[in-house]
Amino acid sequence: MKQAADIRHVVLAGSGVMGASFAQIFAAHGYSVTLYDIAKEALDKAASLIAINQKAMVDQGALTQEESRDLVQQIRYTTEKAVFTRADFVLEAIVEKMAVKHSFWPEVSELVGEDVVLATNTSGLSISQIAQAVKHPERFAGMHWVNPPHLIPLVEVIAGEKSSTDCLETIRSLALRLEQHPVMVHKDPPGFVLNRLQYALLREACHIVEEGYASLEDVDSVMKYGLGMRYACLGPFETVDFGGIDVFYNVGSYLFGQLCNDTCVPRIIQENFEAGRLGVKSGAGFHDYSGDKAAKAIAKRDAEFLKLSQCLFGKREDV
Ligand SMILES: NC(=O)c1ccc[n+]([C@@H]2O[C@H](COP(=O)([O-])OP(=O)(O)OC[C@H]3O[C@@H](n4cnc5c(N)ncnc54)[C@H](O)[C@@H]3O)[C@@H](O)[C@H]2O)c1
Ligand SMILES: O=C(O)[C@@H](O)[C@@H](O)[C@H](O)[C@@H](O)CO
Repeated sequence: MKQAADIRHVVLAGSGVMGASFAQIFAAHGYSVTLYDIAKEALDKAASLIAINQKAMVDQGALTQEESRDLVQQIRYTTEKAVFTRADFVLEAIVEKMAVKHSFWPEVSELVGEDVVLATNTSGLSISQIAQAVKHPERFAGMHWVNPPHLIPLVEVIAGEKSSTDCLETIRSLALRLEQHPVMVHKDPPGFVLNRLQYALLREACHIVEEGYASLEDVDSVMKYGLGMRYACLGPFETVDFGGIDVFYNVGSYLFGQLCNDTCVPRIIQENFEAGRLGVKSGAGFHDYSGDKAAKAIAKRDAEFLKLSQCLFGKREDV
């Protein structure tokens, strides 16, 4: 099975929000990169998203104009599946539907070399279940990044029931070569670790707004100026240690039973979804992204993430 040191040409399947970002990360670290998608227009959209991201990085001084130009020139785009025959590693970031992933993997895992490690960026679908469609499933695992991956370094390396230790080590080692922070997830429950934590919090955030306890904007502020700031430096267990386990025990004794325990998608998310308000990608979501607001919002987010990343983790020489 290929090790991280053997990987040169990476094929990224799915040129959407995540694929476009992955292309920049791998290219910035010297890999030959091909973005594959079924839709030519998706590839074109990825190229313009990459341009926005790269302009933000140059404006922030993270890259020179020349470095950015060289990086962008390393990224190729194709709708041809033959590209998989030349892959040393495949990272899939196609649409989050099990049926689509099950239709994608049989052909691709047949096209690639038998020693090529294969990874999926699924947000929370069962790795073991996706692996049922993969030839040689021992070389398949989860490699779950956080959006935007060119700025947020966490990567979950998730073991499916058949993932071999060599496969997991190749993915972990590759994440380190890409200056990411891999964490090993030993089983593949829905949502793994990051999304179980993120969605537990999102459920409560929606509940707070739906019950009228606080506005959507102020709930966002509670995270940005309170919990988010603290969690940028301390994890939940470190936080409890600093606050006092006795204090958290006493608060928990009356609060845990009061938290939202709904099992359906929160109403305010469902309403936006059904109205086609998908967020930045559609020009509107919980906030307005019409006109040039989307590009401005991405640039503002990237600038803030970059400053925070440089402050917390030191200057990143490249993305
Ligand atoms: N967006 C996020 O915040 C985020 C973060 C982490 C993980 N993920 C996961 O990454 C994956 C992609 O998410 P995204 O936000 O980039 O989605 P997206 O909708 O932006 O992009 C998906 C891309 O896949 C392409 N595609 C669909 N079916 C395909 C197929 N059969 N073959 C090749 N390409 C195909 C689409 O044309 C589209 O360009 C999902 O599994 C998602 O859960 C998303
Ligand atoms: O938040 C992220 O970037 C990831 O955890 C994603 O996996 C996200 O949570 C998904 O729900 C898609 O946005």
